[in-house]
Amino acid sequence: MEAADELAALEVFADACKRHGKLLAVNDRADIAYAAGADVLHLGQRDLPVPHARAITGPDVIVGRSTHTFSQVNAAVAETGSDYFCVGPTWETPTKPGRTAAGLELVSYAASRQQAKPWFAIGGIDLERLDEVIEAGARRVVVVRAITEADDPAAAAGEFVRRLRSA
Ligand SMILES: Cc1ncc(COP(=O)(O)OP(=O)(O)O)c(N)n1
Ligand SMILES: Cc1nc(C(=O)O)sc1CCOP(=O)(O)O
Repeated sequence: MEAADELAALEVFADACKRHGKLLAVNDRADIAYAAGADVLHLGQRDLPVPHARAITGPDVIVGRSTHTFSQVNAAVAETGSDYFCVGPTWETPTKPGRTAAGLELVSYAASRQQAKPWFAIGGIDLERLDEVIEAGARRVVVVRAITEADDPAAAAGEFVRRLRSA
């Protein structure tokens, strides 16, 4: 997507976030995050390095990282410029085609690090699989289809929140 199109879409999302009191997140692009006044910038392993992204966004933006291997988890835990990280895909998922599953092993590994930075399990997670992810040690998850394809997305989101909070 070209920058102008992404910024136009983000204006719509920013308005919705403001109405509902939610954070506005931008994926991959620090320049777009800055231009859109986003609250969150999410960086993949092949996006800008965190210090360069931070030089663009400034210190107040929440910066997150995707991790897919044990060594990437170690690096995300150690790096000072990021605020949270995601581990996955826990299962293969059509939302991210072609990416090999990292498995519950990576979720367990992230949990075993017992460190302070918030982290999320991602990839192929739904309400049926949630207990397995919690069992592996996750207390936060990122889901796409489990909410966007639910008959009642608000109820599905509420059920994730309820079960994660009581874990
Ligand atoms: C807030 C947020 N946004 C996006 C992702 C995942 O990003 P994506 O670019 O699809 O995956 P990577 O290429 O970064 O692995 C996320 N986890 N959180
Ligand atoms: C966007 C994304 N990133 C992943 C990663 O492993 O970094 S997995 C993923 C897709 C998550 O979608 P669903 O909940 O529909 O499986």
